[in-house]
Amino acid sequence: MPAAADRFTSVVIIANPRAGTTSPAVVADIARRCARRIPDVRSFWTAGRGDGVRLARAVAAADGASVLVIAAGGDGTVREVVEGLVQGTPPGAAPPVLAVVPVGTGNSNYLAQWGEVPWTDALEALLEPAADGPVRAEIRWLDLYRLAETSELILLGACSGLVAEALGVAAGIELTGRARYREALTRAAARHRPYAGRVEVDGDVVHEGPTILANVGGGRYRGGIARLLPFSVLDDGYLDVCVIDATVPAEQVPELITDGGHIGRPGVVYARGKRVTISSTDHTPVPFEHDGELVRGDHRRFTVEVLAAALPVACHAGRPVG
Ligand SMILES: Nc1ncnc2c1ncn2[C@@H]1O[C@H](COP(=O)(O)OP(=O)(O)OP(=O)(O)O)[C@@H](O)[C@H]1O
Repeated sequence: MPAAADRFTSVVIIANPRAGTTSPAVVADIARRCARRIPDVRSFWTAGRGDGVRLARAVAAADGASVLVIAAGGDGTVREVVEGLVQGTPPGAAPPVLAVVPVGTGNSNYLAQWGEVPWTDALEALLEPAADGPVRAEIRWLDLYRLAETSELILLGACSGLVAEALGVAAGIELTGRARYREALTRAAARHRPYAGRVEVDGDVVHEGPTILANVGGGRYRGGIARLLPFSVLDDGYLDVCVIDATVPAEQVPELITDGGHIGRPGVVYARGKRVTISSTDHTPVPFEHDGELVRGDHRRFTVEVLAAALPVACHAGRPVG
């Protein structure tokens, strides 16, 4: 891969001051590392929810593919920046390259792109590739997904049932980070009632009956811990989907999905396709989230479509991105 200075004329850092583990010192460190190779570095702090979309849209529209955009935050920040980059890129033009610095809480996007590599090593590998460096970077065109009913962009994935219910429970839990997500899943599982559901992949019904959850995406990790889609690859042009039906005891699901033990069990379906529909069969609304945000409204049907190779993203070279 060429050095970043040969590819980019500027760097824009979009940082969320509320993300779980960020600080002004971290953002100054990112800017300093970039400025050694690319002198034109601009940093912006998001002022509130949605501001990442606005900032990224403006950068994509003004600078196009010549700018490296660094999202410094957690998965919420990354989702906003991605949305803005896609919105701001004119049809037919190449979007800016995205790099993620994981200073949020779950950081599932960064985990998918780089695994456990420290972000400082990842950034150095991107800025100044060295044949003998500890890691190598490459730009991969990652798939994105769209929720047809609302036109919203999906980045990491979406889930009906238990995972969506856990988001509602999480608001009342004092813990932080991954521990909070784990506790929320456990509490939601204890009170869970399966819904009457159907899942179709490219028009074929792969599941119908009492349903605990149907997760589609997307990233292998959700909330930094749950590995619902352990085989998912983010640049293969396909959606993976995993359905857990009500023959699996709900209270076992949090542990099963944390270590991947649900795969291959009776009552679990794993499939792959380009268009996945998750619906209820008794006309009751389905609880549903994507990227950790609950979808409001009484929806009975959700259709997720793949947008293949939609965004260039800096990733760890030589390993599947997922
Ligand atoms: N200035 C701000 N004040 C308050 N909230 C903000 C501000 N800027 C961004 N946000 C919001 O903060 C939310 C949380 O950010 P983010 O998801 O990046 O961090 P996190 O929750 O710590 O990490 P993760 O999602 O990886 O667990 C986002 O939904 C974003 O819209």
